[in-house]
Amino acid sequence: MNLTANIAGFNFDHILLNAAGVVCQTSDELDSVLASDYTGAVVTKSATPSLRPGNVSPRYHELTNGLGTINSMGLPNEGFDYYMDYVTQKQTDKPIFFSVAGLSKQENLDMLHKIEESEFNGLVELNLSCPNVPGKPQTAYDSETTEEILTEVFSFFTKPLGVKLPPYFDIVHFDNIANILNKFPLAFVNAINSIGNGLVIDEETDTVVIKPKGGFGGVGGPIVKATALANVRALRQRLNPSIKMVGTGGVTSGRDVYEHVLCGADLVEVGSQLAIEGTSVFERLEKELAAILTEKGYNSLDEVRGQLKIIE
Ligand SMILES: O=C1NC(=O)NC(C(=O)O)N1
Repeated sequence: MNLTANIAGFNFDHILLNAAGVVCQTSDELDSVLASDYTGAVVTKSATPSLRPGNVSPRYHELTNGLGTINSMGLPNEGFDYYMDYVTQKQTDKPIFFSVAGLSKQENLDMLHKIEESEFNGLVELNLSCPNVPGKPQTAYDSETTEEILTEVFSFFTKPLGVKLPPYFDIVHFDNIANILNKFPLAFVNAINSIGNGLVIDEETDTVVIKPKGGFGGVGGPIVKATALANVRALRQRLNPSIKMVGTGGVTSGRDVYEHVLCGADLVEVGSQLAIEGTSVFERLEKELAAILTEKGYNSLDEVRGQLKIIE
């Protein structure tokens, strides 16, 4: 059975990997994702130029009803050089995604110049969608800024690069962002990041469950699946076929993976469920996915990808 994918000439023997931010801040965590027999790659925690402690705690919470998570981590990471060392020294035959999230256009350009001039030979994920840095917007909600950044990036950057997008909720917004992204030789687009600035209340104490930003944080998990699938589907329908799709959001079962592929995903990332279940989640998800393909008489994900049916 063919459960593989290809982006920018990189072969992925499995389509599952972590979502940036989950089990990927330290080299041990990154190693644990790579070590799984059921991951095709790993993505680093989004790097900022310098080490960052992130927001005050409590900053992460799993909803007691199992419907998802809320976080306001605030881009805690070991700093750009730590991840540059990891990705350039790591011996692995699995592709590595190097995620970067500068707090300004210049920070992003500086990090990307360093990657361009480095020995790194993986893929880069430019995170334009972190909702949790107080005072900072989710960049990809600003069309002009997004186009400006990508224009400057592609004036010098030649390695495979994709963008991590926030969820959009309006058909015209899907049209707008796709029109912008289609102007650039992107290797992939990753949809979605968490749904920004949700609010979860503790029913015992009538208090928010996370401290930063008065309790506002990015929402993930099952509760965001419908939005995640819509964004993967809408972008797949609009983006040039040369731009591959990474589907993220709401994956807790093989069926969820299957639905992301139906909507057009080439790779599928696991965030909240990986945080909750640990790296054994990848084996469970791939086996559940394989069982669905067998049940439906498919032998390859190529027969499924993008084949979502509509009601005529
Ligand atoms: O892009 C991000 N998305 C999130 O949901 N959280 C993290 C963070 O806060 O670091 N970053």
